[in-house]
Amino acid sequence: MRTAKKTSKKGVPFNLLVVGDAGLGRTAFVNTLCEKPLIRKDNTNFDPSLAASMSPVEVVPYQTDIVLEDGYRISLTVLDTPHFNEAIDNENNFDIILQYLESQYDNVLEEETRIKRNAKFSDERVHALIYFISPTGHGLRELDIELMKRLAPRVNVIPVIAKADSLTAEELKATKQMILDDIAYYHIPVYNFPYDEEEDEESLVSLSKSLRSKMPFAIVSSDRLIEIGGNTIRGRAYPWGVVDVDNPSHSDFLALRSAIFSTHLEDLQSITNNQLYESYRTEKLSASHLAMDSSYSDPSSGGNQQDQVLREDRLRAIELSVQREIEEKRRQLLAREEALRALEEKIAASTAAMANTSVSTLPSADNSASQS
Ligand SMILES: Nc1nc2c(ncn2[C@@H]2O[C@H](COP(=O)(O)OP(=O)(O)OP(=O)(O)O)[C@@H](O)[C@H]2O)c(=O)[nH]1
Repeated sequence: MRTAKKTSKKGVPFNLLVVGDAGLGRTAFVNTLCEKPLIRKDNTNFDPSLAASMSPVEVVPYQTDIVLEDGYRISLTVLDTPHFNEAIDNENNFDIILQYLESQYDNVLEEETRIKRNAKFSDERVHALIYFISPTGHGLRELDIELMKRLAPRVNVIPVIAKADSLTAEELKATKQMILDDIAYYHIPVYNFPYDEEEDEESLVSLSKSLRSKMPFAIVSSDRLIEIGGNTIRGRAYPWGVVDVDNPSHSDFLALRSAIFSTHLEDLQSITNNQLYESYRTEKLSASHLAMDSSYSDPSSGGNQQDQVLREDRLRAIELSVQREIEEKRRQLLAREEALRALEEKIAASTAAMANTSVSTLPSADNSASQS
């Protein structure tokens, strides 16, 4: 749950990746989420006959500031992924997105190993991925399973059902269940609003439970304003009625917005920095140790000399960073010991002072005898 009430003028950085097939409503969702036309369409229509020659997925950043009702400011970067699943072969698409996520981790890792830190370094690790699932009325496609399984170890994946207004209430309920069953069956570690019944505040536990019960979120997006009954709403008008984006009984949009921008923003950041990044870092460091070991034991198999030099440089940098961490911990420990010692001395001094005071104010036996 968010704890910081005040934020700097720059806002809390939050990086959000949106992935889904062309036409599933990523653009509409982002613009509805940000309440402004952050992504503008170029009106190029997808032509299936060109699929084999289509360019692969791109990761395109859009920057904006979001100010919530309580004044909380978020410096938001939305990473859109046009051309996802447009080409026939998607293997490349998975790799491009994965490489993007990992290269942000690499940048942080590199920064951590620098002797002199770069004050202007910008941490661009991605805090959440909104994955758009087609409203087909079925469970997950092979592509959905593959993508989420491959990316979930690197980013908090939040699956959503796109264009949920195209399903009836019963179809939506059944679709949600089928998707949840698939997620469980294929062991896809999606972000599930984690909570600890014993440790966490009751309000957080019940909010997390309620968000979990809505998964995968049914999304309806629209940046159109519609007048109904004297009220202006953001919605989609149909011959049979109007779907109100912000009405919780029409869509889960509002619950999702409040979770990612407010109640679970810090949790998403903390999981990214402390769990996902840390496990990437550990994997990367042990891989480079292994590479070093094998190239030492068999010099003929370890590539050319230049690679060897690079590996050695990297290992030296890693060792330096580990040493720095140990040194920092040692310094903190010493400081704590010093503070403890000072406290003990202070307590001893005041105990002694108290003892002196009580001795000097106690009437002596002689005095009391002479007074009586
Ligand atoms: N019914 C319905 N239509 C939607 C919704 N969101 C977007 N659309 C419509 O779907 C079409 C495609 O929406 P976009 O937001 O452009 O989709 P996109 O995923 O960005 O598509 P590309 O940029 O082509 O990859 C537009 O006509 C939108 O108005 C929704 O929640 N429900």
